[in-house]
Amino acid sequence: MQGKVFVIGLGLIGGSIALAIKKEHPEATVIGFDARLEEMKMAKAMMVVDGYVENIKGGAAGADLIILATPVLVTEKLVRQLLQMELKENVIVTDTGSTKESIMAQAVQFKEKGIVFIGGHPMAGSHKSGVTAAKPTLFENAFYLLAPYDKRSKMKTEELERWLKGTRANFITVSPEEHDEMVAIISHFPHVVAASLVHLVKDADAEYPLLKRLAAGGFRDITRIASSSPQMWADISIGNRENLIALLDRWTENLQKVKRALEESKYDDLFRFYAEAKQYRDRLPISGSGAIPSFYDLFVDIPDIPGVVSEITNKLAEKGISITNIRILETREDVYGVLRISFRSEKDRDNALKLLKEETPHEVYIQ
Ligand SMILES: NC(=O)C1=CN([C@@H]2O[C@H](COP(=O)(O)OP(=O)(O)OC[C@H]3O[C@@H](n4cnc5c(N)ncnc54)[C@H](O)[C@@H]3O)[C@@H](O)[C@H]2O)C=CC1
Ligand SMILES: O=C(O)C(=O)Cc1ccc(O)cc1
Repeated sequence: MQGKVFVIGLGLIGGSIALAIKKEHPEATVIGFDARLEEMKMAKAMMVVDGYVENIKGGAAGADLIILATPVLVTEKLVRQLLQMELKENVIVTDTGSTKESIMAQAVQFKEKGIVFIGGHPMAGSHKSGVTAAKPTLFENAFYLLAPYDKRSKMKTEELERWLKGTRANFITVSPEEHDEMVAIISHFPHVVAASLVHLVKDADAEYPLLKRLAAGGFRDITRIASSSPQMWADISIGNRENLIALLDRWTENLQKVKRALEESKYDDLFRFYAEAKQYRDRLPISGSGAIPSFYDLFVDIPDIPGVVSEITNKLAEKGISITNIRILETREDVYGVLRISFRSEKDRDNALKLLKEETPHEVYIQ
């Protein structure tokens, strides 16, 4: 598709969408703006955008597609600014915010100006921020929720999907209300819980110096999302605060039941609590298309011998098995460390497991 695309907010999400658009539509011009000059320079140097502008007005003028990829409270503010600007008649304005109701409440004013706004939320990401973490494949197979607000914006949804085709995401239309209720449950509230679990450990840190080292494995897995951007999550929490407050009440009730079962030593109640959760969790789809992408991790106990890590990565490279992340977790006294290797798919992880078991002397396992 030809035309001018203007991306505001050149971080992880704005950068990844810009890359996906450039890949699919090389004939389009992608211009960026970010509040941070370094981010714009980096985006240009990484060829995430063709160029950048010094203010929003300059980029918005003449744009065929405007994408707001800033923290949600900033997005609300920028929508108000865009409402004051002269935009092309046929422009599509969209956003990538993790909340939709409060943004759409502002954006609905575009209707009076005859401008189409389609709320958007690519349901994949990372705890990493910034353009250096951007990649065109970030949204592959993920859901991309779209919230058009009227008949005209519904009609333009197809055009927006064509612009975003390079994301290889699965587009689904939802209302802003159902959007915010659903993502509160599966994404926003888990972030509150993850951060609060980390606070529990942090508060006990001084008393138990060993705690940090023991807090590996499962604890690291379920608190991974607590390493996300504080500004992004404070914005989301305010943006979706009513749903979060309601969930906090339900969660508290839930925990009260656990507390009663513990106080009364009700083994069967506790068993049921875990069994029902396991049964539901085991039936969740395992593809990487949920809000929180699946990670296919493999663990290798590695001794303190130079070259072990490269021995392992070379073996994987020889067989063409690509890895998405690698990290040494120092968790146990009896081994130098545990190598955690992440793969894009279950198949890659299983092939790597077989290969490393057959061709290295190390203990290789899936947790
Ligand atoms: N990180 C994730 O996993 C996901 C994030 N989102 C949403 O996408 C949006 C962007 O998130 P990320 O890219 O992860 O954040 P990020 O922190 O990587 O990027 C945000 C960018 O916005 C810029 N910015 C802040 N205020 C600005 C302003 N007034 N004008 C212009 N630029 C400004 C920042 O400098 C930064 O470069 C947020 O609304 C977030 O809720 C949606 C899906 C996944
Ligand atoms: O990486 C994770 O686990 C995430 O939580 C990613 C994420 C963050 C925000 C969204 O609105 C959607 C997905």
